[in-house]
Amino acid sequence: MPSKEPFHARWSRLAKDLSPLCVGLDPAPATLAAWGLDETPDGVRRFCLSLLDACEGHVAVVKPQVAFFEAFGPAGFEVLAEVMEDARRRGILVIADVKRGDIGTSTAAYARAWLETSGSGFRADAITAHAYLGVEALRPLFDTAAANGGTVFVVVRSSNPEGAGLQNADHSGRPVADVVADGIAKVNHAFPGEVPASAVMGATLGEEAKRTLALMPKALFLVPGLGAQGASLDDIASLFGSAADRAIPTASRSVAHAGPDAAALRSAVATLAREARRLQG
Ligand SMILES: O=c1ccn([C@@H]2O[C@H](COP(=O)(O)O)[C@@H](O)[C@H]2O)c(=O)[nH]1
Repeated sequence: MPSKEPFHARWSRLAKDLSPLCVGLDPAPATLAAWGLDETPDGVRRFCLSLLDACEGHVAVVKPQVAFFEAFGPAGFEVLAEVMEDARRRGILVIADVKRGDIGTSTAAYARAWLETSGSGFRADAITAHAYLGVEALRPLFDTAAANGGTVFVVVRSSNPEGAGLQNADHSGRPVADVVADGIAKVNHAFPGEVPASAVMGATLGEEAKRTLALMPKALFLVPGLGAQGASLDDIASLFGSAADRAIPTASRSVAHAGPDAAALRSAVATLAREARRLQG
């Protein structure tokens, strides 16, 4: 059963004791093939359990990309539940990268499915979400996160080049991304001592992202784009500045490339985890 201690407190402790690094579990067809695994639910299971072996004792958190499990239908979701349970048993936090978001009534069902720690759902420690229907439409996710020691990483500025056009679009003289960031800050302001609303901020972003970051004084930042998308830990340190201790750098393909040899994989995870510790100051 996941702990109800707030996610930010659990992650901060693990980030200091081990590393802030998040390893992405992305069992993409090309990666499974490179590992000599079948493109089946069992191939996905083997891939993820090998990565978890490599991560244990080195990283704070893993991030299964739900799309690669969902691709197999119900059997994929069974593997996802098993992998999440295995991570929990090893003391590794789980961010389910599921990017949900809808009107409030539907969002409430997503909250039950992903963030409630009792019940029949997936019981993630944290999830990702989209705010295109409005930050306030995500309210059931924030409330459920707060009640269950979770957090919701809302996409504010993504790491992919296609995101900037929409995220920089003008909204009453300000970029849409900054309006979403304001919404996140407002949610957190109403929860003293807790951080139910967090942000996805890509590692690949330019200077304009610094202003957006400054709008979210309490939020944690999930930071994809490290490695395969071209960003480095130096880029993250310089982009986040004094907020680097709230950055959760996440890498998927660049870590998986070190496998499937168990020793090589564990060594790659250990090295990146050690390097990422400097973000903690
Ligand atoms: O802005 C975003 C949001 C999410 N992602 C996801 O993160 C990983 C990145 O994988 P890499 O192999 O380390 O590039 C993947 O699951 C994406 O769907 C993102 O890249 N950017």
